[in-house]
Formats: sequence, C-alpha cells, structure tokens
Amino acid sequence: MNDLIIWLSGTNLHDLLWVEFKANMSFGENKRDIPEDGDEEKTVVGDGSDPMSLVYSQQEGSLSREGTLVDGNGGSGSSSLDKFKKKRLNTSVQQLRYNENKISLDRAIVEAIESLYDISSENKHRPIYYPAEAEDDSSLLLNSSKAHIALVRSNQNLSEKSVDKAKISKDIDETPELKVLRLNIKLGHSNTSNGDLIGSLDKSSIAAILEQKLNQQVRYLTNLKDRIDDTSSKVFVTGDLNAGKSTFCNALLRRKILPEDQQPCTAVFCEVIDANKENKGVEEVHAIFIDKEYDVNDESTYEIHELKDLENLVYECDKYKLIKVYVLDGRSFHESLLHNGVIDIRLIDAPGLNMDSYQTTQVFSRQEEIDLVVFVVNSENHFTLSAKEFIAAAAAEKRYVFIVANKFDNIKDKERCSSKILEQVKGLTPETHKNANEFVHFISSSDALERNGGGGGDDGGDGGDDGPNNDNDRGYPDFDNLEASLRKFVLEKRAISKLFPAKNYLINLLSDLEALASLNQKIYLNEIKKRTQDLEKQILPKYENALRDSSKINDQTNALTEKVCSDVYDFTRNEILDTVNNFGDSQVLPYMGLQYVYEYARSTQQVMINTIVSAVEKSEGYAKERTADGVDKIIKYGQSFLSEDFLNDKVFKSDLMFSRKHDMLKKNLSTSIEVSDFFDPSWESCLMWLGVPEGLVNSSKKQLEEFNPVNLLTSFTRSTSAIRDNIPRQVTLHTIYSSTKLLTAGALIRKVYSMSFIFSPSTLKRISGPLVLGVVGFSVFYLINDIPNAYPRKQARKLKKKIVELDYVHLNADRIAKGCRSVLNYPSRQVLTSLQTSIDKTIGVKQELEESIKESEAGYRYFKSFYDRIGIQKRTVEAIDLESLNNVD
Ligand SMILES: Nc1nc2c(ncn2[C@@H]2O[C@H](COP(=O)(O)OP(=O)(O)OP(=O)(O)O)[C@@H](O)[C@H]2O)c(=O)[nH]1
Repeated sequence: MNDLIIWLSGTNLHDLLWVEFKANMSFGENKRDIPEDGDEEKTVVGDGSDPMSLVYSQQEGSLSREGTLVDGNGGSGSSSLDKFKKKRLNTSVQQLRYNENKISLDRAIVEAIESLYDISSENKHRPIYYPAEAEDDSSLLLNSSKAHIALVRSNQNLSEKSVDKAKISKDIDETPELKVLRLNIKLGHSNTSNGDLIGSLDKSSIAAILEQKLNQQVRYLTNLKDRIDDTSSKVFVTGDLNAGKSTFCNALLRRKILPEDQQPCTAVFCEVIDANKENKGVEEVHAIFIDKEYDVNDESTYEIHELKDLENLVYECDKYKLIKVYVLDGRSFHESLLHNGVIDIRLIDAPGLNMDSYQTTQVFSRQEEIDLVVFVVNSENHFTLSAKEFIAAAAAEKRYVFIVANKFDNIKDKERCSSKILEQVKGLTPETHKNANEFVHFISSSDALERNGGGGGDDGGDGGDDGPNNDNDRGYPDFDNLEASLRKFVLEKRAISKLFPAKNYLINLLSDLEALASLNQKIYLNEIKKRTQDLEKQILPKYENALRDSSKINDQTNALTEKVCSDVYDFTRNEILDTVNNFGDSQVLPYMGLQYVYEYARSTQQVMINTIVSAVEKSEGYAKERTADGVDKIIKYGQSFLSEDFLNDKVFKSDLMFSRKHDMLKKNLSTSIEVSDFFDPSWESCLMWLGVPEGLVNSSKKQLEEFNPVNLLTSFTRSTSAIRDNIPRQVTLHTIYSSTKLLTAGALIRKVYSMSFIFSPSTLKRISGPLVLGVVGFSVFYLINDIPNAYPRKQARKLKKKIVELDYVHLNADRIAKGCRSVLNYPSRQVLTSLQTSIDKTIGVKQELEESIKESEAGYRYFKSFYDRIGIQKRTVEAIDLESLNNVD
C-alpha cells in the first residue's frame, strides 16, 4: 500500500514543499517503492499507517518535521531517520523538484513554440530584419552535401566570426550574434565577397530562409519536449572509428554483446535495452528496416534475430536504420547501469565518426535527442577534426560530455598523454574539464571487459537481481570509478543531463528572439525617424513648392497670354482704323479723265480694300512676332521650374499661324458703284476748288470736324471694351452733323431770300435766267471736276460704314488675338501638365512614405510587446533552478 504521499502545493514547488507521511517511515527495496515516473506529482514512497508531516525548505535544501530540520546540522528530527532513509527521502524530494522543473520547462517550451508561431506570422506579414551570416563552403568541417543540419558552434567560434553589420542596417551600431537562430547561408566558393552576396539578398529572401529556420526550431522544441517528457534516459556512445566504442559498451554490460573488430564495423546504431523491462525478459535483436517506423507489436517493421547475429547485422546500414538489442543484466541495481532500479536507461552504440559523411551527419543529428553523450577517443590518436567539432557541438547543448580516453593500456607515457588530452578537452568543453574527475576517464575497455569477467562471450545474464553474476571479478578501479560517475550522473544528476539541454536551449532561443526583437525595434524606430524626416524635410516641402510653383506659373502664363492677346487686339484695331481714317483726304490713284471714270472708281475701291487687307496682314505679322516671343518666355518659365529639357525637342513655327483662320470678311468689303458715289459737293471742296487758300478752308473745316463721321470713328475710345458702347453715339452725332449741314444750307437760302428785296422783280426776271444758268453751269462744272476727289471721299465713307456694319475691326482683332491665345495655350498647358505630373508623383511618394511609416510603427509596436513577452519567458526559464537539485545530497 502507499504509505508516504508527497504532494505539491499547486503545480509548482515554490518555497515550500509539504511532505505528508501517512504511515510509518519504512522504505522498501522493491523498485515499485521508488518514484520512477517523472510526470507524477504525487509520489508513493513506502508502506505504513501513521501519517506525519515533514516540511521541505527549498532554500535550505533539507527536510524538517513540522518546521524542524531533518537533514540540517543538528536538527532534532534527524535522530528518527537513519542515513539510508534520509537518502531515500531526499531522492524523493529530488524527484519532486525534478518534476516541478520538468513541468516548468514543458510550459516554457509550449510558450516558446507559441512565440515562434507568432513571430513567424509577423514575418509573413512584415518580413523581419535578420542578421544573416554567409558561410563559405571552406568553413564547413563536414563537406557532405547532406550536412545541412544546423551545426551548433562553440561559443569561441561564434565570437570569432564577424557579422556583416552593414547588411542589417547601417544605422544600427550593434548587430546581435545569434546562437540558435543564426542563419548560415551557404554560398559556395565565389570571388564575390560574402557581404556583397548577402547584401544582394533582399529582405523577403532572408525572411523566407528565416521562416524555414523558425519551423525547424518548432520541430526541435517539440522533440525537446518529448525528450524531457520521456522518463527513460539515453546514453549515446560515440567517437572516432575503431576507438573501442563497442568494447566500451560491452565492458559496461560485462558481456561481449556488441561486435568488436579491428576493422570499422558498426555502421548501424545499436540501442541496448534492458530485456526485463521492455521485452518480457527475452534476449533478442530487433533490426528495424530503414523505411519503417518501429512498432514492437508489428513485426513487419523489424526482423527478429539472435544476439549472435549482431556480428553481421551491424554492417547492414543500407537495410536497417536501428538495431534494438534486448539484453538481460543479472547484476544488482547498484552495480548495473541498465538494470539500475531507478530509471530506464538505454545505451546507444553509434557508428564511428568519419566512417562516411552520411553516418557522421547521422551521428551529429542524433546527439540532439540524447541526454548524455559518452565520447570514446583512442588515447593513441587523440581528437580528430570531426571529434572536436562533435564535442564542441554536444557541449554547447548539454554542458557536459563524458569523455573516455580508451586504449590507455597501449600508452607508454600515460601522464603526458592524459595531460595532452585534458588540455584539448579544456579548449573544447571547459565545463567538462572543470569536472574532469567526474567526466574524463582514461581506461582500457578491453582490460575492463577482461578483468570484470565479460570476456566470456554473449552468454547472457542469469536474470538475478542480487549481486554480481561472475565470481571471477578481478576488479578494475579506473573503470569502476568511471562506471560510478556515469551511474551518478545519469541517475542522480538527471536534471542536468536531461533538463539542462532543454533549459540551455530555451535560454539561447529566447535570447535570440529577444535580440531579434530588440534589433527590429531599433531598426523600426530608425526607419520611423528617417522616414518622418524624409517626409517633413523633403517630400512635404517639395509638395508645397510644386503646388506654389504650379499656381505661380499658372498666373504668369495667364498674364502673359492675356497681355499678348490684348496687345495684338489693340494693334489690329488701331491699324485698321488708322488705315480707314486716312482714306478720303486725297486720291489714291491718278484720275485719267471722265471717260475712265468707272475704271477709276473700281480701282480706287480695290486699292482701298487692299490697303485695309494689308493692315490686317500687318497685324497678323505683329501677332506672330508677339506669339513667338510669348512661347519663348513660357518655355523659359517651364525650364526654370521643371528642367532644362522642357520642350527642348519642340520648335515653334510662327509662319504657320493664321494659315487656316485667315480674314474671311475682306471679300464683303467691296460695294457696288453708284452714280451718286461720284458726287460729293461740299463747301470746303468747292472753296478749295475755287482757289481759296487751304488754311482758310481748314479753319472752317476745323469747325466742322467734330461733326465729321470720320472723326467720329477715330474718336472711338481706345479701349476695346468700349467700342460697342460708342457705336450708337456715332450714329447720333452723324445724324446731328447731317442736320446741321441742312440747317447751314437753309440759313444760306434764307440769306439769299432776305437780300432779294434789293432786286426788283424785273431785275430778277432779267438776271434770273442767266443766273440760274450760270449757277447750274458752275455747279455742273464743279461737280464734274470734283469727281476725282469726291469719289474717294464718298468711297471712304461707304467703306467706313461697311466696316461698322460687318464689325470688321472687332472680328479681325478678335480672330488674331484668339489665334495667339490658342498657340500660347499649348506651352502653358504643357508646363502645367508637367508640374501636375510632378505633383502627382510627389503625392504618390508622400502617400507611400506615410504608409511605410504606419507599417514601421506597427512593426515597432509588435516587437516592443514581443520583446517584453520574451523577456518574461526568459526570466521564468532562468529561474528554473537545476543546479540546487544536485546539492541535495
Ligand atoms: N588495446 C586495446 N584494444 C582495444 C581497446 N578497446 C578496444 N580495443 C580493440 O580495438 C578494436 C576496435 O574495437 P571496437 O570496439 O570494435 O571499436 P569501435 O569504436 O566500436 O569500432 P567501430 O564501431 O567500427 O568504429 C578491437 O580489436 C578491440 O579489441 C582497449 O582499451 N585496448
């Protein structure tokens, strides 16, 4: 029955462990009394009926009954427990603490896996920055193509390697050196420097490699968890070829079970297991096929052989991946390693390193699932390169490596040899060297086997539980010492051999994750700073300048276009009006006589129209010049705001202007010639024709000028916008002018009439006939002679009237100005479009930058919280105290 129940307060063993005795304190030898399963929180220790309580103080590492020390110096309760019982009790306490540590590590592994999944999904969303290090082929000690496993380097090696900081970020001063998450990117032989090649790998390529690495870590952690959950312990015996590994295993078993040969023979892993525990006490060999998963109940997964067949089986590495050797060990618990009565121990005889690269790789990878590594080195040869690499890798993970310098019997200068080997061990695994008494042994396995009675072949044990099975045991103290250390380490310091690798690995992994989180935080922070600076100091000012430039150039080109167009409009208008105003004062053609009067009229009209058309053409020429000048100026504006190349490839041909939109109205200017066109009697022309001095005529003409319709036309306001307003006024003045002339003529008639009283009717009768004739004759003569002057005057007035009717001045000025505008609009639009394109580009860059700042901020926030989380996890793992477990004696 279960007598002693040791239970934990909660799931963790914190400061106190309550140990409750339900019965008397007797401890049996039966192995069922001894706690075996590390998973159990409640451990049954012995039989009895009277319960009592003991208190365990973790800080003091001892037990007391109801607060009184049991295992202390002079505690009063110690008298009730003899030494043996105390030892057993403390073993139980160790087991409890082992369980507590195991549970804590289990939980930490689960949390670490969650963190790996978390960072992996972050990596998929936002590739994380990662310090990747290129590794040249030449730096790989294993040159196999299959040697792809992540080799754990010694710390020494790690510190020697320089990391290319520039590839992470030039702004980050310190690039962390990662231990387990380090990426060794294999680049092969190349003339290009590794740094350059790494630099050529983009962020997403490194992120993809990291993804694989993270998945690898999850798998590894899962294995690690299985390993600490596994209640058995595996002792892995490896070493160089022919170092005597099989002989050493046989010496431990006290039987020649595994084949020994001077030629390399072990090519398949051989796992030696206590047949009593796992094979119903039957000694046999299960050779597991290379492509099958071992299932002891499924014989298709393995072949059953006798022990003696091992000789041949160990060579067949192409057929078998593992050979399970079930043996019986008849020795007592305190002697046997396999049959120790505490935990299941398996002994694994591995192929020699350097047998071939595949086997070497296998040995390297399997050591990861092993609790204790025993490395057998041939004392005559010392350590090979592979051996050094293996020991460094194993020590980095497990802290201690058991080193057996075998074939010591062949060494003459034993002292020199041992100090040389110890020196090498010091360089490879300082922790092991510090405890060399426990972990480094100089022996002869063949002698041990011989002296301890194992030379008799594989005749098997007798299955007895008590005492040695051979009476001829002549003893071999060095080997006994080794065996005792091995037993002690495996049985009593299991926390170190089994849990330490998990704790060590977790701390390394969490440190790497912490370093990555810290690096990424820094990089994201730098990114935010730099991008915000870029945004504020470059992009935003550029954007605002572009907006300002665009509005400025828009104003400038608009003003220039308006100026050119209004100048051209005014020029055209003045040119036509001036031309028209000059008509009528004189003949435009020589008068050839009355018989050519019609030709004279036709030609005069044509000359006048041509002169108007020439004025329009002159205006077009002026417009071309002004437009060319305007185009030039706009291009120069554009070049000053954009680039020298702006519209450099375009040539403006001003000659082509108005080639399509020319003066369509000119054909409407000609009028029909009427008889009245030839007569235009007026006092001024008559007086001048009579020979009155021109000055006198002019003074009288001056008085009339303000009523002259020509002057009315020239008195138009120069402002183009007022033209239309003036037109009704001209008409009114013209009307007034005409009526004034009529009034003047009426006054003259009245004068003649008032003077008629001095003439008597007879006188009048007498002179009236000749007078009338004279007046008529004079008038006819005057009118005929005045034709060359009268016609141009009349024609000028008719043309002026026509021009007003056709709105000829405005329409032509407007046509020419519009022509200029449409030409000038082209470069103006080009400038604005180019500026807009540049604004759009800047807006794009601005938005991109703002987006990337947001992303960096999200990345920063993620890594900040990830860093905190990992920090808590790391501190929890660090607090798991594996060392003090071994202090409980
Ligand atoms: N003198 C001497 N010979 C030994 C010792 N241990 C092993 N041998 C001999 O060394 C040879 C190789 O021994 P094994 O045990 O087969 O060596 P191994 O390391 O298992 O060989 P592989 O598994 O093939 O790599 C055998 O002939 C052994 O008898 C020793 O301590 N002293």
